[in-house]
Amino acid sequence: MHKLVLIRHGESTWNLENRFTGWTDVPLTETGVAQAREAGRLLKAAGYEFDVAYTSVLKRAIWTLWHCLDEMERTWLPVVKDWRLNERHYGALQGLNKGDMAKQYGDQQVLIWRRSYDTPPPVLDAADPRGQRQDPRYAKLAPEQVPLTECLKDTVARVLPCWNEVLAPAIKSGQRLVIAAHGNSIRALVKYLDGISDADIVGLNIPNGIPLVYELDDELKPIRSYYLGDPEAAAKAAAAVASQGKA
Ligand SMILES: O=C(O)[C@H](O)COP(=O)(O)O
Repeated sequence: MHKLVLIRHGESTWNLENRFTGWTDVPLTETGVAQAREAGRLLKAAGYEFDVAYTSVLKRAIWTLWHCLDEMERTWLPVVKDWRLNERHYGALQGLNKGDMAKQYGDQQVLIWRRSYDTPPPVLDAADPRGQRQDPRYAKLAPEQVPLTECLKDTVARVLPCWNEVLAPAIKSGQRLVIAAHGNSIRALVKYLDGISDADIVGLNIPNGIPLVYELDDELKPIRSYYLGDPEAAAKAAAAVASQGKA
């Protein structure tokens, strides 16, 4: 049996301001740091050990991982950063307030933008300074690999190759992995692992900073999955994420 731990980053400054973030590289708030450290304390208390850690190229996930590993006294572990674990790109919504958008376009439209499987948010103009095509961290990618918007289906299409090429082989070789990532890159992974339908994935929300443990069989099929710590608190935090897009 393998154990895989997924952690959505702690609260970011734009989570606090309720702004669509996507590939915008914003820092953690003090609460976010505290959540990340609490995740590390929970993992340490439960006796978790890791061989390698994976994260995105966005600082809210990188710093979450670092604070978590620091609590575990494991900052020396190898850390691999992979852009394919980034948050879903939020297109022309990046920077805008989720509640304001719901007031303007209605809760249902914002729910479609946030949670539908195959309807992307409005596309960002390639020249828009909110885009990432000039960002040096993506210099090795072809311009069209740096999205101008993404629906969850697009995010699945980049997260899955990362799973198949990097993460799954590492787990199968016996390495114990922790992955610090984002609400929608984790939804993409969970959709695949649990075989969730395109319709049902709309209802899945991932809370900030709470370790999500997957127990996997030899074929990496989930045996069970659960949040560490208080399950009611995790459910409450997931419900709070769901309501961020309401007017
Ligand atoms: O990119 C963002 O705005 C958040 O990290 C995830 O947002 P969501 O819960 O609205 O998809």
